[in-house]
Amino acid sequence: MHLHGTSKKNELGHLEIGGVDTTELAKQFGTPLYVYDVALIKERARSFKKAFENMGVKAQVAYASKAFSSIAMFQLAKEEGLSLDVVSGGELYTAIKAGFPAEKMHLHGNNKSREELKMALEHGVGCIVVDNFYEIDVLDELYVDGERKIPVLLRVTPGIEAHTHDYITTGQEDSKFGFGLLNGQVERAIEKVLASKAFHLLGFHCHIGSQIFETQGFVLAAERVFEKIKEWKDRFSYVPEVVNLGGGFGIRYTEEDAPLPATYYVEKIVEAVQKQVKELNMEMPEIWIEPGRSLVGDAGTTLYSIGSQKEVPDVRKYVAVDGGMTDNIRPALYEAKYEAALANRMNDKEEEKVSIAGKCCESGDMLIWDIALPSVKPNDLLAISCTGAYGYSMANNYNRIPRPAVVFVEDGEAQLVVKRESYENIIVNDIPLKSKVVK
Ligand SMILES: Cc1ncc(COP(=O)(O)O)c(C=O)c1O
Ligand SMILES: N[C@@H](CCCC[NH3+])C(=O)O
Repeated sequence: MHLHGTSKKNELGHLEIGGVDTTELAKQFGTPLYVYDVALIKERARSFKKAFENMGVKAQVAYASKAFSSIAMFQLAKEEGLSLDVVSGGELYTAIKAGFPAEKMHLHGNNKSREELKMALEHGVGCIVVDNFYEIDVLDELYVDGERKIPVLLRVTPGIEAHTHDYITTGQEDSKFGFGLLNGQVERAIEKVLASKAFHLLGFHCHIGSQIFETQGFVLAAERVFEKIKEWKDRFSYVPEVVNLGGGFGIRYTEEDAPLPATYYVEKIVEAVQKQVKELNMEMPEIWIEPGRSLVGDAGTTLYSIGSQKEVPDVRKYVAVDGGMTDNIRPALYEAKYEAALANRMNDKEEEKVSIAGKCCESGDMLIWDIALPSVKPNDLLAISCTGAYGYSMANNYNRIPRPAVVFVEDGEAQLVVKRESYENIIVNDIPLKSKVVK
């Protein structure tokens, strides 16, 4: 297993993260347990911010909180001077409760409800990333004359779809998100927004995908958007103050992944925008980005206790852990690959190939296929690395399995930031049948 951030093997042959022995964490907080390396999150956040500073460009680095949101995470994001991309009333509520400044929040979503939009306006969020015509109408209705105009970005789909290891350009913009850049929709949206007294059109947003390793997709997206900005400058006498190029920067899950440093993505994006701006003879807009995975992904490790094993002769050996698709749905959903190690026996030689199964009643509940590990025994502690993004945030209660706890570790100290769910939590919203029905 590749050791990310402060992860290392200590003198006892145990995995240590943030100066804390993971076997101690398992004893204290139980398993499964999400462990976050706070120093690594800070390092990632600072490298994105620094990259913009080095380029002398006004920017906002907005943490895409869908990757992992909790009050503690939002406090950390605030401390690091990040902005925040929230995508639902729930994320917005959590951020407000964490004391995150609303003016640094950007509300996303392809189907924001009237209530969510109202909530965002009441709190004074920094920007609403408008996704469709319906939303323009609802915001127009919600706007109260004389109040601060609603700061908006229009989300555009530039006809670029980026996938894990490659990107393809599509003539057809087949996406549920945003206004089509090439089919006249954005122009209609700009007209509507500029004609209304409700809006302050800050600029445009696009997001081309997730877990992207190349910079060409971002450059191409910037070029596509600026080709249009050139047209709009003449047609609407409008130039954007902000261009948001989204998130999607890839991380290393396994040796198959070759991520680029944050600085590299930022440089290429800024250079592409600067080139366009020069050609258009316009002022440099603020550049906003929205990294999620690349801020928290490799900072997260999940600890599991090993339980049962099953040998299928001449086929494979299944080793089951006390979690699974309930705390990490990514292997089942995307065939995502992970690395793992025995956290309590880091010095032991790899002796067998096993497959790591979850405990759900579902054959697809597998975390890792065919991984080499030392001979595995019940109660060994398995660490799966790089589970910091879209692990806890996509966790669920399938089979009524309680969600794990989350701890932050830094400088030899561990802090519980999300409690483990209890069975009581599991039934908290259940309402028993009335006695008339059950005798
Ligand atoms: C609009 C938007 N911004 C940002 C992100 C964050 O992406 P990632 O976690 O890959 O950086 C996403 C998710 O893909 C997204 O949909
Ligand atoms: N949830 C996905 C990525 C979606 C990103 C949000 N638009 C993942 O785990 O990789």
